[in-house]
Amino acid sequence: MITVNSGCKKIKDDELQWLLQALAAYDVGAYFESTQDGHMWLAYGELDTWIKGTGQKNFKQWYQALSSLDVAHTWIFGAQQFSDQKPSHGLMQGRWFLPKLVVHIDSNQSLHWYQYSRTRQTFDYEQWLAPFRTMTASVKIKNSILTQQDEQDWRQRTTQLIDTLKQTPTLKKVVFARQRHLQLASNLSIPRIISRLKQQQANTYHVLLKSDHEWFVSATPERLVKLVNHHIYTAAVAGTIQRNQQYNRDEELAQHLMQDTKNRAEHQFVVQQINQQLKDLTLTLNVPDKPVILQNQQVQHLYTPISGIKRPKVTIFDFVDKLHPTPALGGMPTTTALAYIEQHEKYPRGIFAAPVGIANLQGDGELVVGIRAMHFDSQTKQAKLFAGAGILQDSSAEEEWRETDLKFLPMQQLIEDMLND
Ligand SMILES: C=C(O[C@@H]1C=C(C(=O)O)C=C[C@H]1O)C(=O)O
Repeated sequence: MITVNSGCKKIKDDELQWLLQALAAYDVGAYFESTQDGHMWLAYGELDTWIKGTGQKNFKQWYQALSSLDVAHTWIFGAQQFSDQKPSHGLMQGRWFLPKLVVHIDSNQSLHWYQYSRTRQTFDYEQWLAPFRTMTASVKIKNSILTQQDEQDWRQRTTQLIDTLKQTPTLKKVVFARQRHLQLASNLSIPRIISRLKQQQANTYHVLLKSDHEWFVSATPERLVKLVNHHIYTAAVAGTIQRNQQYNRDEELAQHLMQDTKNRAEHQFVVQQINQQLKDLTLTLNVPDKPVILQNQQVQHLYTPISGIKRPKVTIFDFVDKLHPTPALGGMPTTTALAYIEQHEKYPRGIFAAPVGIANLQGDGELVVGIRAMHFDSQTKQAKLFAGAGILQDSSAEEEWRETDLKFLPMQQLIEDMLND
């Protein structure tokens, strides 16, 4: 049995800041913001948790057991691992949790809170928030990046991959990733991360998952799937070029990307596969035949929004099973590309490039792809940044190195700007 207390109010001026301070105080929590529809979700504590490989039921069984309770207004938060081929640890292993408290701020700035418990408890939202209102922002400590480490041999491994693609006509595309490790002198702050993301990345999702000393942060532009009232929304995001606002060259670069055969081919793989895989789960599907440009702070992508009506009884996780990993994150064909990634990427991906987000117990929700992301360990003060690029046989290792450099920027800039806060 799960009981729910709930309430609704107008958000006060500084209330989001207090709510973020509260998030920093909890061992387990989450923040999920979709800037497109103006919704923010905050999750605190865990009433129930699913972690892979802990001898529990599999995820679907866990979700079904919760869903059978049929409690309205109940959301789970979390992420699944990119693939189960490589062992990851801690948060990077993936976890889903039913929080003790959820706060939802909608686009009208109305705040809805939902408190869950297994025993009937009374709950006073204002009383809960009070201690976090008086908390002063953490004392300023001059922070700095002590060391930065990149995978210097990545270009060489990418050249090898390009050779393999040339020699293996059946292998069409592999999304190849690398990491950058930054050692910081002192800690980051969760309220500042979210404030900065809002300032710097106006056009992306803002996601933070917290499990003890581990945080996963993402400013992803990429929706994997959103399900609401029988409608399904997904998108192909693949094909990348830089921006150049300084000299007003964004438009010219976007045109170049639109006309580039390599990028258009890479994009079309993704559209085709999504289209094919959604057939069984949908009644209607609308797939535009040409991409448009999606502009983020640092890069522009080819973007095809795809939408439709789902079949009855299909949940968001059925869509995840079909869609993940799309060729935008894995490659084509998927199994061979995944095996290549497993063998040739230096580190396991964990939840990088994997589904992360929020779902309710009726099967609706929104999951995004955890890219433009970092893992931060507040004990060791190490940040691991992730970036990958789709490699085809006519790719250039040098260009893909530069593309992945650009894809590090959202997290790199977030950190660098926070050092001066
Ligand atoms: C893998 C990443 O990005 C993916 C790869 C892209 C590409 O190769 O053009 C574009 C968007 C994402 O689907 C990343 O940002 O790390």
